[in-house]
Formats: sequence, C-alpha cells, structure tokens
Amino acid sequence: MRSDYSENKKNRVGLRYAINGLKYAFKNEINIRIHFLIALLVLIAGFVLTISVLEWVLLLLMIGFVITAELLNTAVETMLDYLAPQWHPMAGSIKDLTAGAVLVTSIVAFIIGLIIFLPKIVELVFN
Ligand SMILES: Nc1ncnc2c1ncn2[C@@H]1O[C@H](COP(=O)(O)OP(=O)(O)OP(=O)(O)O)[C@@H](O)[C@H]1O
Repeated sequence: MRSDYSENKKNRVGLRYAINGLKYAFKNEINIRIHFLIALLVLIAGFVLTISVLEWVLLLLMIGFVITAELLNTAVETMLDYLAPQWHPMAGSIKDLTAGAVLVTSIVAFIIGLIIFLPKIVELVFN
C-alpha cells in the first residue's frame, strides 16, 4: 500500500522544490540577498574589466561556494530553530560552526577577487 507521501514523492518535480528552497532563503535571510548582490556586482566587474577564462572559472566557483555555504548555514539554522528552539550552548556552537564555514568561504572569495581585480583596477586608474 502506497502512502500519500510516497505518491506525492513519485509525482514531484525536484527542481521546483529546490527553487522553493532558494525563494525561502532569499525571503528570510538577508545574508543570501547580500551574497547575490555581491555576486551580481562581481559578474558585472568581470565583464567590464574583461577577465580571462580561468579567472571566470575561479570567480564562478567562489560565487557557488559562498552561496552554497550560506544556503547550508540557513538550512542548519532553520532546522535547529524548528527542532531545538530552546537556548542551548550546543545549538549555539552548531550555528557558529556553519556561520564559520560561510566566513571562511567569503574570506577566500574576497582574496581571490582582490587577486583578479586589483591589478586590473590599478592599471585602469594609473594608465
Ligand atoms: N538556540 C540557541 N542556543 C544557543 N545559542 C544560540 C541559539 N540560537 C542562536 N544562538 C547564537 O546566536 C547566533 C545567531 O543565531 P541566529 O539564529 O540569530 O542566526 P543569524 O543571526 O540568522 O545568523 P546568520 O547571520 O549566520 O544568518 C548563533 O551563531 C549562536 O551563537
């Protein structure tokens, strides 16, 4: 006998649920909106400053890493708020750990951005 859940699972379109997840994060998490805005600005800078194919690959990888880390951070925060809403040092540490993952990827992305864009900006300004 099939349950309602398995029937629903059989008929579902996975992509739609993934997009719902993105919409949820976008609506509820300001950091995700900030990351998307920075990604957009970086992409525009990439076009304006005509970066190389390798530089595009690095930029896109880092944008993907940062946004994925932020989505996972949001998922962990949402899960803890639902399953363990009470204040507990362990819950705090778990949230701090995933926030740390976002910080590490963001710092690496920032450094890579500097390595790619700084020489081009310096050249543009001083030539
Ligand atoms: N249930 C809890 N128990 C203990 N500490 C908590 C708890 N919830 C949050 N904290 C502490 O507060 C911090 C912020 O948690 P919150 O859920 O408000 O995330 P946030 O401000 O949305 O974080 P982010 O900026 O990463 O999205 C956590 O990193 C943690 O240190």
